[in-house]
Amino acid sequence: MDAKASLGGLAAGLLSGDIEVVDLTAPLGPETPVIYLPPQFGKNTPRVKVHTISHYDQDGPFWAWNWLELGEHTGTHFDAPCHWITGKDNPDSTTDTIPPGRFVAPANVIDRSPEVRSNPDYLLTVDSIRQWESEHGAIEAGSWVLMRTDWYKRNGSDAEFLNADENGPHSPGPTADAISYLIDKGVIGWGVETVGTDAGSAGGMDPPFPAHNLMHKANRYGLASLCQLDRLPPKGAILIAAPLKIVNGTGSPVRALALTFR
Ligand SMILES: O=C(O)C(=O)c1ccccc1S
Ligand SMILES: [Mn+2]
Repeated sequence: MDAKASLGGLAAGLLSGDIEVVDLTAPLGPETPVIYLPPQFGKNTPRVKVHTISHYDQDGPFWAWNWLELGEHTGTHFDAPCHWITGKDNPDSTTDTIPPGRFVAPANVIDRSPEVRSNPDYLLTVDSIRQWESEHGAIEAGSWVLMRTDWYKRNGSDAEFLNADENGPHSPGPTADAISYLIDKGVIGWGVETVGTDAGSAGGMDPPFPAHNLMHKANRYGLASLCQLDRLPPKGAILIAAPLKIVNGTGSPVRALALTFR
């Protein structure tokens, strides 16, 4: 089918409702959980603050508007390659220079929610990805790989979402080898439902934080705090995730959406 016919089919499917638009985005506001790094690692990102300019009042009789204090890496957000030191010298590595064609792509959804339910420190391995491919088909170059964990159901509570104790955060993610495998497959990026693209134990991996270190070194992207991956098929959905065009931006909150079939 040529591109014009494909777009016509997409338009028809959207109008008929046969193609569903799924919101993969968490609510963004002062209650949004943000990552907490141990003080020895460095500074932390502030929480969202909303400041009223006017609300149909003496400061603006007919209009309402606010200004925000908002970290780039807050809520459902996009990680650009320059976010990590290993990616900083890549071409087109900032939110304002990444080619727009990278923001719309097929999505592979690997469901490990049963494993995560019984082990919050679950790590996705190369063998597990290969097993998934044997069931659902090969991961194509130019596609996203999203790890379904149902972790988004925790994001009404900081404590539950960050899930940290005296030993640090306990949340799922990929092994370094799994990220290397996906890079070699040519993926656009790696997306998760947890607060960051790495597992809670990633600080002790080799290299530390491999989903950041290796994926951004390879000039690929990350998506964190995604929601409702449980509404997507293993293959067949199209992900739309465009960061704000922040000049020299290292990332940005996004309204992540998926086009899928009923
Ligand atoms: O990119 C993020 O939001 C994230 O997860 C992160 C940010 C800064 C430092 C470490 C991490 S692990
Ligand atoms: Mn981030």
